Parts: sequence; C-alpha cells; structure tokens
Amino acid sequence: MSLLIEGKLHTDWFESESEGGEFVRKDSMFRHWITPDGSPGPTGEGGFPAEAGRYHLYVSYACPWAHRTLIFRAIKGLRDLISVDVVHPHMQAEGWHFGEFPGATPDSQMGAHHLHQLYTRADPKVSGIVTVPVLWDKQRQTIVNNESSEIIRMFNSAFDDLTGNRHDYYPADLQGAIDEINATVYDNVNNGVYRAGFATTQDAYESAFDRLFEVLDELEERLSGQRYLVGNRITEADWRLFTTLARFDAVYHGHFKCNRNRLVDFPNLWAFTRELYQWPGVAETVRLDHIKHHYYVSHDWINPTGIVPRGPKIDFDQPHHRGVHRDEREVLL
Ligand SMILES: N[C@@H](CCC(=O)N[C@@H](CS)C(=O)NCC(=O)O)C(=O)O
Repeated sequence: MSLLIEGKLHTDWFESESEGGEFVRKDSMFRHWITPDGSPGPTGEGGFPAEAGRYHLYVSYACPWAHRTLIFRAIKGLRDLISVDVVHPHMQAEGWHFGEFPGATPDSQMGAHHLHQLYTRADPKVSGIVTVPVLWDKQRQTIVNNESSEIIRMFNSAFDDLTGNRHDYYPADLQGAIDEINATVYDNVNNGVYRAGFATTQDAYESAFDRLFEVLDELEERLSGQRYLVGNRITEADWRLFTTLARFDAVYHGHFKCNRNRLVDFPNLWAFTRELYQWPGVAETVRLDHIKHHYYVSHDWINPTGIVPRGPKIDFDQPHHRGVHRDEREVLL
C-alpha cells in the first residue's frame, strides 16, 4: 500500500492495525467534477468541461472500484472520448506501477513508472493513499477526481451532448432508492468482502462475514421478485453490485475467506451477474487474469506463497433468462 504525506511516499504501514483489527477505507482526495460547460460540480473547482479527447482514465482491471468506471465508459459510449491506461495487477510496496503483463499498458501521459508520480505531479504536497481509478485532465495535467462513485456520475451525464447517449443510470425519480441500496451494498458487500479479508482479529472477520451473507441473502430474495435492484430499470446500483459479484468466486470466496456460499449457489444473484456481464461492452472489462493475479500475489500477508489458483471455472456466458433478449438491449445503447 502506498501512502503520500505532504508529497512524500510511505510504504511501511498497514491500515487495520490502528483500528482494532478492522479495515477502514480512507476518503479520496481529488474531488473536482467534469460538467457539460465546465461550471463547478458538487465539490472542488470548476474548469473541467466535457470535451472529447481531453480526459484520461487510469485503472486496474483487478480493482472493483476502477471497474465501475470502465463499465460506465463502455455503456455510455465514451470509449472514443476518454483514453485509458491499465496498471500492472501486482500492487507492490510503492503501490500500483506500470509494467509488462497481458492487457496492462505503459503510462501514456507522462511515462511514469508508478501511479504515485501522477499524484505528486497533480499536487506536489498531496497527502493520502494512492488509489485507482484516477481521472486525469491532459490539458491541465492534473487529477480531476479519484473517487469512483463520483467518476461514474460524471460519465453518466456530463458527456451526453457529445455522445448522444442519454441512457440515465441515476434517474431523478430513483435517486433516493439508489442511494439507499448503494449504502447497504457498499458497507456490507463491496467493502464487506475487504473487511472480512483484511480483518486481523477473529471477531472483526466474523462480523464482516455474517453481515456480508445476511445482505447477500436479502439481495437474493429481492432479485427473485424484480429484475434489478431498484425495480425493472437497470441503474448505477446494479453496476456497483456487479463488480463485487464478478470477483466473488474467483477471489473473495477463497482468498478473503467469504466462503459460506459461492455466488453460483445464489440462483438469482448468479443469473443477475451473468446478465450484466453479457451487457454489450461489459465482458471485455472483466479480466479474471488481472483480478486473480492482483489479489493472490499482492496480499502476501494473506497468501505468502503468491500462488495463483487455476480455478474455479466460471461461465459468465451461460444464458441468464432474466427478461428481454440482449439483442433488444442493444437498442438502448
Ligand atoms: N474510494 C476509492 C477507493 C479505491 C480503492 O481503494 N482502490 C484500491 C484498489 S481496489 C487501491 O488503489 N488501493 C491502493 C492501496 O491500497 O494502496 C474509489 O472508490 O475510487
């Protein structure tokens, strides 16, 4: 893990020790918004208008938070407008780096070796954890935002006039319901698997584990009566759940000891995951090779041998039978 304090890199720390064995995720530090006309968004400064070719996304295919942003880039028709670089899946002492791995790229913007160099280029005195995703402004040579939940909101609407894609994954009439389910899913599922996997006491692990499966049971029940989390329209909430479910059997079940059940044991959650995976443009954002390599190799205190399991075999392409056929969905995009 890499932490910057006043622009200086610190590599010898571990988050959960100071929190009674419990893993606590820290807030992101760059919080500006891209808006259609460059006016300021809810936080940060203005001056970041939606423009084709101006912005760049740094991701890891392994990271579920970065994965959300790649999905929104795909489903909102932004692939030609926003370029991407992909870090090496092995997160080392100095954090994320650029290096040789199938599907990984060099840093096309400043030829950096490590992601932290982008952070200190943006602000030489920056303090905070160096995380993906990072939304970079090529023109101002700075980080617009490094908080995935905000980046997907920008992608959802800021570029609509340029792309003509007006599919709204955070529609005004559903915002209350989306915010509510997001909070439950974030605390207990998205971050819940990390709280189980990074726990350093038995109690912290068990309470994260119990809550995770309690919420998965509730979601399984909910998805038995409706197609998506807040009804019959797909929203941001579904994509936010999807990135954790897509990793569940490959890493969270084994590596993070979230092993009461596998995803494939929940018929509705598993079919829901397949449906979202089969959504046009999404399958290519799911790289199980990066996902498995990242978790099993980077967390050497959990898996000291660094051996990456060969299995399990997961067939995301099996028919999902959850309503309209995918050919009809193409029309939505
Ligand atoms: N709040 C951030 C969290 C992102 C995050 O924690 N990313 C992880 C990878 S999955 C990371 O880069 N961690 C770096 C580290 O722990 O040193 C977001 O949602 O954008």
